[in-house]
Formats: sequence, C-alpha cells, structure tokens
Amino acid sequence: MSDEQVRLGELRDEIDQIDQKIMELISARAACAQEVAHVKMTANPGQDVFFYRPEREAQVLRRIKEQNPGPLSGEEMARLFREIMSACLALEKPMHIAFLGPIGTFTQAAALKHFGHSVVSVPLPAIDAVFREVESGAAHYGVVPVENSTEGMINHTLDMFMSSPLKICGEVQLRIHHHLLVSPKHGDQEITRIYSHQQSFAQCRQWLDTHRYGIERVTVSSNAEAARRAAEEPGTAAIAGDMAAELYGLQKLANSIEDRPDNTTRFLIIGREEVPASGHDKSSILVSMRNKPGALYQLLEPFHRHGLSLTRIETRPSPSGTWAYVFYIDFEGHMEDEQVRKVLAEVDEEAVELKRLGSYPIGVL
Ligand SMILES: C=C(O[C@@H]1C=C(C(=O)O)C=C[C@H]1O)C(=O)O
Repeated sequence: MSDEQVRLGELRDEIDQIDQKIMELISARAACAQEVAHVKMTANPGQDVFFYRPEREAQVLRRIKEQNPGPLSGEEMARLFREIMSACLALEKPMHIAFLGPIGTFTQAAALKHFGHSVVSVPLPAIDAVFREVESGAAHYGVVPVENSTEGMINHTLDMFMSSPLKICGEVQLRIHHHLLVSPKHGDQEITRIYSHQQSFAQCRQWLDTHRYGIERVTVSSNAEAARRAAEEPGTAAIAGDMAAELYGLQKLANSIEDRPDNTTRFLIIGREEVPASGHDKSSILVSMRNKPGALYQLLEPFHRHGLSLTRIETRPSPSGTWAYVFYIDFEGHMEDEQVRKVLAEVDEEAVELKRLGSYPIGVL
C-alpha cells in the first residue's frame, strides 16, 4: 500500500467514527424534541397543542450561524440544522404546508427552504386558495410570494390581507435564477415560442430583448406550467428555475438569464396563530387614513419619533371607495415591544382602520 492509500484509510476510519457520533447526537436531539412535545401535551390536556414554534426555531438557527466555527459557512451549517429540526418535528406530526403551485414553483422551493423537507407540501392553484386552505385548517401554514426585488410587490397577496383573518408568521427570501430551458427529446429544433410566467418574463426582459428578440413570448400560469409545456411541445422553450427543470427533465440553453444578479423574491408564511417575540422581529400592518392633507405624514411621524425603522411601505386602492387608499407597512420590532405598542396606539387614534397582520422573526436562512 502506498503512503497515500494508508493515509486515506486512516482518514476514512476517522470519518466513520465521527458519523457514528453525529448519528448518536442527532438521535439524542430527536428524543429531546419528542420529550418537549410530550411535556407540551401533558401541560395542555385535550387541547390542540402547537408543536411548531417559529420564534424558537429562528433563535436556534441564529445561534448556529453566530457560533459556527467553520470551515463550513454559517448559511450552510444553518441549512443542515434546518433539516434536522424539520425531521425532529415531523416525528410528532408532519406539518401540511400549502403553497402557490403547481409543484416545481419557486414558492415550493421557498416553503422547503423555510420548513425543511420533512413537511407535506400541498400545491394550490392560486394565492387566495392558499389563504383558504390555511383558514379552514386543512393546512397548518401557507407560503405565498409578496415581493420581488426586480418587479416589486405581488398585489394579490397584499390585497388578500384586507379580508383574511390570517396572521403573518414568518418570511423567507429566495435568490431567483431563471434559465432558458428546452427538452433534450426535441433535439436542435429551432425555438419559435417561449413560455413563462409574467413575473419571470419581466425579470428577464433585457436578456430576452438582446438574445431572443422577436421570438413569441407566451404567458402561462406558472414557471412549472411553462416547463411542462416545453417538455411536450417541440420548437418551444421555457423560462423557469432549477426545480421545474429537474421535474420535467429539461436542459439549460442559457443559465441565470435574470437581468439583475441580485434578483430575489420574498415570501410570507401565513398561519392562524400569533408568533411570540424571537428577539429579532419584524411586524406588518394595514392602515387606512382619512383622505386629508398631511395624512401620510401623520401616519409615519410616530415611527420616526420612536425610532422604529420602516422596511417597506406600499399603497393599495381601498376596497371601500374610489381614490381611497390603504397603506401596507412593514417595520422592525415586535408588537409586544413597548415602543411598538406606543406607536400603534398613536396610529390607531388617527386611522380609520388599523389591522395588525402579525409580528414574525426576520428571515434567518
Ligand atoms: C423542541 C421544540 O419544538 C419544536 C422543535 C424544535 C427543534 O427541533 O429544535 C424547535 C421548535 C419547535 O418547532 C421546542 O419547542 O423547543
């Protein structure tokens, strides 16, 4: 045996021993999580106990990122722990997570990034269907897109909150890479039509105008649907992401064709429960103001005075009348915080209506 083979043999023995220890430790952790569930059930007999605690999971992941010694990155280590927690929780009862489908969409990728792979993910055809599935209790949580860094807000999601009783329980961001995809079955056939979702066409507009100018663009209901069509119809291509490409066995003609390299979509987790403070939280509200001079100033001034940082403000037409508006506001802090309570009490006095959509941990992954 060469020196190299001897050394590799030693290292592999060492890895086997470490794996054995990791397995024992993960098993001990899983038993602990089971015990937590047992304690919760014993303390609340006969009640519908929530095992999943988003604020606790955010704290665990934050600590892992902060204390990670390397050489793996903090993000990578947190992703591994995300899956361990997901598997531990599923020992009790796998959660049902409704998402804007079909399978293979970026929303499904966001759902799995946030909850890990040990959940049952349920595709639904529209944003309002995701809300209904969670409202009825058929799903524990739902995942819907809310904004894209290139294209702006997803208005349908914002408008759903005007009438829905659901709370925002979390957020997750996903870097969005689009590819130009074709089926290997169809060989080198000339492409005469490209399918995609309207959002993806918008995020790749410059690339398409430069590299595929004049080819027909056909808007369909999702990227996954675009991929499905490209897999079936010769002479067509799809713009979609990796999940859809894999699902339908498509090949990349061009990789990462989004116009902006930081193209990111933010998704919201919606549920029926309010989330306690995790120590690093964000809150969302909807406010309608009387239509008078200085109304917006009056609305925002208390945030400034109490030093609360706004992360987003968006205006939507009010369902109650022409030229009346509702403001959708995200800010840092939790509704349990003293400062936030004071600000919201002031806003409540001036507003026609203030709806608290929820406080939730700032996305960790
Ligand atoms: C173990 C608990 O329950 C669940 C499992 C967690 C875990 O595996 O770390 C964390 C939070 C909860 O989703 C707990 O409440 O601490």
